Amino acid sequence: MLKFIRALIQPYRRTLCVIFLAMLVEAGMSLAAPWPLKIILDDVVKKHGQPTGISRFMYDHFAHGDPMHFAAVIAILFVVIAILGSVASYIDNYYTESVGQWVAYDLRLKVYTHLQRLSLGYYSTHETGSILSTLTTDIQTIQGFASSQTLNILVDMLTIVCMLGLMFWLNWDFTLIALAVTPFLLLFVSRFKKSVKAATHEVRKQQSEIVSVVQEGLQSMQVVEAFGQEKTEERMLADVSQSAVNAALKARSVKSLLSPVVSITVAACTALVLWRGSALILAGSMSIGSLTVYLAYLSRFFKPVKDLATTTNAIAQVSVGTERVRAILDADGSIPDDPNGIEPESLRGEIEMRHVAFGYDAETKVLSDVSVTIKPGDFVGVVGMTGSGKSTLMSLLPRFYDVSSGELLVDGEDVRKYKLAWLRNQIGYVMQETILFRGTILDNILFGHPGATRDDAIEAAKLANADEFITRMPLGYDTVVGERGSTLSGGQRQRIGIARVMIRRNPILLLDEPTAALDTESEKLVIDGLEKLMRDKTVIAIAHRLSTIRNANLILVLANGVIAESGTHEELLSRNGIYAGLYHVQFNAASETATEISSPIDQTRNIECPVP
Ligand SMILES: Nc1ncnc2c1ncn2[C@@H]1O[C@H](COP(=O)(O)OP(=O)(O)OP(=O)(O)O)[C@@H](O)[C@H]1O
Repeated sequence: MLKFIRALIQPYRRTLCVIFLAMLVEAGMSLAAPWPLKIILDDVVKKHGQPTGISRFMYDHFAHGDPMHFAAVIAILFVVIAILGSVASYIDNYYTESVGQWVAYDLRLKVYTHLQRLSLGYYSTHETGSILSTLTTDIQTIQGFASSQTLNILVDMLTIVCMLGLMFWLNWDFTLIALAVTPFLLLFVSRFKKSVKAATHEVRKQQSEIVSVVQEGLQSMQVVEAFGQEKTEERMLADVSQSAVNAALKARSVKSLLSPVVSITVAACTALVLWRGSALILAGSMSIGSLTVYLAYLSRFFKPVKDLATTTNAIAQVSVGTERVRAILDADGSIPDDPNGIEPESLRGEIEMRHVAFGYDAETKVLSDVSVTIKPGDFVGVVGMTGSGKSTLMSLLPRFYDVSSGELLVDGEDVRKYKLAWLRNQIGYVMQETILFRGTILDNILFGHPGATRDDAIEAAKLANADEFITRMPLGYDTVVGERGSTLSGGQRQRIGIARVMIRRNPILLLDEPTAALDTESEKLVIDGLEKLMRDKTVIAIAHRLSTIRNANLILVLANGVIAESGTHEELLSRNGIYAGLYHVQFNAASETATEISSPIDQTRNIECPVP
């Protein structure tokens, strides 16, 4: 963990040096603080012998042998010590906060960048809520620790060593008695460390569960309300909250024991020192001033020990936070990106699959042996039962996942030979539902090609049949859409989605049933937009409604992980196989529906592939 934190604070080592120096001054001033009192008590008030050492020097040179002058000098010294300590403390706090903030900034970006590189498979097995919680709470915990605690521990150690030296110098056998209890205290602190860490782990786990439940609930509010499941959601939150409270209370019973145990030990030591000290003063072998310094040091000596006890808690929290952050950073699911990957000027759009196999896990293959060649400019339809692997097949092209075996070639080169970002930039993707981001409609269209202009975006929107509804809005292209585009209809979102892809001018286009969720009226407008988008591109379109791919140059029928049939619509019908079966089921169902409701619409529309 320390190695990880050291790497994080490495870029700020200069500032850390300043903080460390400030901390040293602070520690020095805290060591010096009780001495003016001792000098006043022993050398001014009680005139306990003649001042010696540095005290003698000040007495002779600054006070000209006058006790009241000397008292004034010591009073000024007291203020100077306080000012130096305060200035050092200001510098320490000021820079500590800035280092902490920048460390958190770096870490947040590092984790987020890594998350973006991970293959989509990572997100199927990890909860978004837990990731969110790590990006916020865990990083915040590390932020506090990285900047202040690491140095604090160092300075605490240094202060302890210096104090011990001074205490032994004042009265060594007395010091031994007072500190006899320290090893037991340290043992106690370290024994508790393990249980505090385990308890903290559980608390963080439960806290991120809360984020997961709330996040999922808020995102699915419409479904929750539609099914009247508000109570179920509330109960789920109550359950995880209860577990979080239980875990926190369990951690509390461990944590709250530390501080009182240390305080009682300190009180016992102080009592011993008071009792023994009084005896030594009465016997004339110790001055009142020395006892005062002794008492002040004793409380200060145990403060770092006490700090170390509370730091145990902070260390437990930060090590749990670090483990969670590292679990993300060490996740090895990223799609490899060849640093010497090629980035040709343009792409013709030829796609070839050679014995491609793929499975989300090692046991189950979704695709077992797929081979096909798609010529540039071809329109290819992919059909098959639900779960047959159509979307999976498509997701291999932009390398959301890499093939398990076989080869996937684009323009004759293995997709892994291209630079990943470049490859993805060549591919336009229109999905069943377009996800929009919070921002203006213009921002959402430009998301497809951030370098494009407002005019480019308007032109794309016109081609996608989106311009007419956008310009009817009071703020037009500057209208702000809600989270995930919730303020627009499904058809409007799809048309913005098409404009977003249109603006990219990609040679390859992937359509994952973009009209599936639309009514007939919206569908017409979307299809019209899509037809313009598809011109001169290699298009692979998944279709449940077979009418949408009737004109495809090639239709692939996926079944049992292989291409069971392929050909044009007419060829496949005449073969009388799976495709013909699917077509007849849709056609007959549509005829029945059409007879029942006398619908004028395309008879094969709105009837989907049967679910097995
Ligand atoms: N992220 C994932 N992790 C694990 N398994 C997955 C994942 N996505 C899909 N699958 C599984 O892979 C198989 C193929 O899914 P895929 O979505 O490719 O089918 P599809 O033909 O597109 O289905 P549909 O027509 O219903 O959209 C299914 O059995 C599905 O459960």
